[in-house]
Order: sequence, then structure tokens, then C-alpha cells
Amino acid sequence: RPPISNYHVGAVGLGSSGRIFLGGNVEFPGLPLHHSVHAEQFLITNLTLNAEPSLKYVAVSSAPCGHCRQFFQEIRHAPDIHILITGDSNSNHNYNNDLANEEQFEPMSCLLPHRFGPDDLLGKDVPLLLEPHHNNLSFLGDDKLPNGVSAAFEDLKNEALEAAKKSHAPYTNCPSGVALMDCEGKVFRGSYMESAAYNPSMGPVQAALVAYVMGGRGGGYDRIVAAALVEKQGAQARQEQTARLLLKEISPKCEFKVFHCVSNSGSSPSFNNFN
Ligand SMILES: O=c1ccn([C@H]2C[C@H](O)[C@@H](CO)O2)c(=O)[nH]1
Ligand SMILES: [Zn+2]
Repeated sequence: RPPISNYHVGAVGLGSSGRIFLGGNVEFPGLPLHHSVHAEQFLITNLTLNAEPSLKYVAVSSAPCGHCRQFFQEIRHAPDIHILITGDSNSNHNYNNDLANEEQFEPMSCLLPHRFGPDDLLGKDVPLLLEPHHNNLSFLGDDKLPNGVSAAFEDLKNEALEAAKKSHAPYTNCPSGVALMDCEGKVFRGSYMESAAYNPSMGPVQAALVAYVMGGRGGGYDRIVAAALVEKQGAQARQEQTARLLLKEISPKCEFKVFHCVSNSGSSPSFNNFN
């Protein structure tokens, strides 16, 4: 969905389960470009939404940018992920049109040598992206919804908490999750995912929008009528304002609520040697 560039990028990934996943780029008119979702990042989000344990091969319609090469580094054994650049689908020349394609898969270690990644910041036992995450989070006792707030939000709030429990936030220990509800009452979850290099991190609204695009039968974002964000109170990496901005632009009538949670595990094992 690239209404700004009209440049369509497609990414396809094969996981170790044998399942195949899709990704496409998503742009949001009216917002700064850094809100965009790259096809590769969409693909990785799609893997996490489907609990795919690892990614082995990727085919992508144009060369992955530096930001995407960096985001792939969050996956264990990222240097061994093999990438096929199928050609520029937005122009007429297709330089890989023969059976030699298989030989043109390149390991990520060639596309991104001298990598900076999780190994630079985290211990070896910290779960990486695609690995199971069980952030031990719960709501503060006093976070009851006031009377008159629709029961739907009680549901959404819990869905967003489940998403936050799966969030990959080992660099800040500030996990978060979003749940969106469309006008038919269908719910779409997304978990915040951090990058060792910080900036390529994927926001929880973007992650939930990936779920929406995959499951929402092609509808516009204005079909999203309610959204809940769960994050820690006073988190060092807060999503609230960015989430509000993005949602307001893509679905002005969407009702947005933020709920705060606490981490039950004292000092989380996923926090590292920075303290
Ligand atoms: O690695 C890349 C590079 C670019 N794009 C998208 C982002 C934007 O929507 C458009 C133009 O940059 O292409 C991707 O999806 N992946
Ligand atoms: Zn990219």
C-alpha cells in the first residue's frame, strides 16, 4: 500500500516450518516518512504474528535497504538467512528471469558484512525476534475502566496486554502492544519490536496494521474504530504520542485508549549489562 511513492515492494519468506509468508510496503500520507513499513519488516512482523520460529529464505522484489538489512539482524543466525533479489518489479527489466535464480540467493552476511546486532548489546540467552517471548506483565490494580466506557475496550485492553507480552524490547525493557478493532468487531494485535540500532524498531501500531492488512480483506484504515495501547507507566521508550498521531491521521474517528502495565519479574532477565 504505497500511496506516496507508488513504488511496490514485495517480500516472501520461507520459515523453518515450511510455511511461506508475505510482506508488502505500507506508506501513510500526511505523516513523516519514518512511519512507513518496509516490505521486509512487514514480512518479519507477519512471521511473528504466526509464531514462525525462524526465517531461512527471503525473496524480495528490490534490493533490501540498509534499514531492512539491519532489522533482519534481530533474528538469530541472521547472517545465514539467504536473500534473493528478484529484480525491480517497478521497472520493465527483470534481470533474474532464468532458472539460475537459485544460485543467486546470497547470505545476509554478504549483504551486511561487519554487522552491528544483538550480540553487541545483549547476553547470549536473551530471546531474539521470532523466539518465544513471555514478558511477565500485568495491569495496575487501579486501572479499571470508568463506567460508561464500552465493554469492547475491556476486551481490547486484554488483547493489547497479550501483544505486549510478546513484544521484543530487550534494549529498553519497555515492551508494548496494540490491539485494533474494526467496524465488524474483528481484533488485530501488534507487538512492538526493537532493533539493536534503535531507529529501525517497529512500533506496535505498525505491527497491528500488518495484522490488519493481512486479515482485513483490503479495507481502508478508517474501518478501524477502536485501538488500545498497553505499555509501562513512565517507560523510557514510550509509544503513546506516536501511536496517537498515527491513528489520528489514518482513522480520525478511531477511539484510542492507553493502559499502563507493570512488569512482575523485578529485574527482567532480558535486561543486560547496561545498568
Ligand atoms: O528495503 C526497502 C526499501 C524501500 N521499501 C519501500 C519503502 C517505501 O514504501 C518505498 C520507497 O522507498 O519502498 C521497502 O519496502 N523496502
Ligand atoms: Zn528497507
